[in-house]
Amino acid sequence: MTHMHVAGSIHADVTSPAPQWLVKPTDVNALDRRLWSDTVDRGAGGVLTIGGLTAEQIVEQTGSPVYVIDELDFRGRALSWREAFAGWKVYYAAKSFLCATVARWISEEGLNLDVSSHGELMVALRAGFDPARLALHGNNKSDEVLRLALTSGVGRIVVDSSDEIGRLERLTAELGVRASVLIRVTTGVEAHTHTYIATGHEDQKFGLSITGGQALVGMVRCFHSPNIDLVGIHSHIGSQIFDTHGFEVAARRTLKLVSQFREATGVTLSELDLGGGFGIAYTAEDTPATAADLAASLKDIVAHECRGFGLDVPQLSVEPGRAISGPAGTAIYRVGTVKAVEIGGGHTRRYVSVDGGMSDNIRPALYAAEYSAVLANRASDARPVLSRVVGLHCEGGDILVRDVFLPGDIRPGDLVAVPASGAYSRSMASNYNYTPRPPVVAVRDGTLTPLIHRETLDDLLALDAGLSPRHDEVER
Ligand SMILES: Cc1ncc(COP(=O)(O)O)c(C=O)c1O
Ligand SMILES: N[C@@H](CCCC[NH3+])C(=O)O
Repeated sequence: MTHMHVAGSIHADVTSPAPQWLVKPTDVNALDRRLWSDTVDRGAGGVLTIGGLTAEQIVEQTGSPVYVIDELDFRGRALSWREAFAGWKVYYAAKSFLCATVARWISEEGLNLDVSSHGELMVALRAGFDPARLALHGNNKSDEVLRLALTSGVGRIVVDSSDEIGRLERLTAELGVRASVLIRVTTGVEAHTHTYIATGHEDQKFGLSITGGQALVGMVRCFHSPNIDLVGIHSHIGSQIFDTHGFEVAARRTLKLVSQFREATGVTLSELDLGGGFGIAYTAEDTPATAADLAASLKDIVAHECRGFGLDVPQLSVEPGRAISGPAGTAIYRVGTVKAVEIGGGHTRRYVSVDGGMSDNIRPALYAAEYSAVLANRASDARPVLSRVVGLHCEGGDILVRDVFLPGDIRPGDLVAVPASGAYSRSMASNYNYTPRPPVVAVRDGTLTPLIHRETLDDLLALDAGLSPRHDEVER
């Protein structure tokens, strides 16, 4: 275990080594356009603005921390995916970030929606999203969620196991309805991403294995089931992927399966869903492709593989989540403390503590995800100092931005903004340390619209049965 010594002064020369990829900026106030949503800029006095509102104006209305969605950016990305993938079905992956307003934006921009839990399905239905344009995912769907999907007319159910096929056979018979189904398969693809977010390889919980034979068995079973319409197969190889090679292998293996199914049954399946996982830029190190480039590559890949198997190109779909919601979101935090810490070898590291942390963004702790940040409430003339932005939780790993150059004069009361925060941060938030989860707001043309309210301490205390007993609760 390493011991850290707190240096006496926050002005101590901070010399901790920067990782190789992180270049010391010549202008610490500069915004790397690739990381920020479209309307982000620096206004008078260098204040960061989003959607025509300054960071201070936003925080005055919402408090901090707050997640800010740039509505025009979000809608623009959704539309660019729909247009780039014209002829395909584009499902926005709700798990990356969902609320009723976002479901309506997605609907208005003409995309479909992928939901993967009872809660996400409820939000979509309550928001008035057309059920026929919904896909339901999940490796352990309850009878309750399957019933809701079957009775509300959800367009497709992506089946994940043979148990689920049995459950669907029972429920469709019981309810007197039919189920339109895709089978999720594992393709054996080793996606080049963090192990926890790779899902195509064999040893994980999702889908039915192609190489193990379960996929074909499940497909044939669905085919013979009286109330199940098997329309296609689904593969999702993982997340935050930059290289199309994994999709190429997945397309080849899934289309081979389609041709084997054709041999077994004489029927050609009409749909292939290649899932999501398209990477975004969290830091200057990340170089994502545009939706248009991805669409062109994936179209070529599928056409080539179809030719190889003598298949017509099926109806194709993709499920981008992060690529739409991620870059549209910015997290804003208030700085509480700044300290320089001796880290050995004559180095010190500057720790900037803010009023959020791993409870609102678990990704750095969970996947060692890298982020970036800037001082948001003013510009600074001070020199760039390598800093670590950390949260307020009781964990050494409560890091939000591991390495970033921030102005040397950053101080308590300043605001820090973290770009590319729209996906899998607020949606994966927890109440660790009894911390209420931050609100989410949309900004557009100088107007702020609440999307998700700030959770309050009262909300949390109301769940504590020792403080707020519920009269209908059964005593055990
Ligand atoms: C089945 C499925 N589709 C789509 C997605 C969306 O992934 P991303 O947000 O990385 O595009 C996920 C999450 O990884 C997923 O599990
Ligand atoms: N939640 C993950 C990705 C997995 C998404 C669900 N399949 C992330 O933040 O990158």
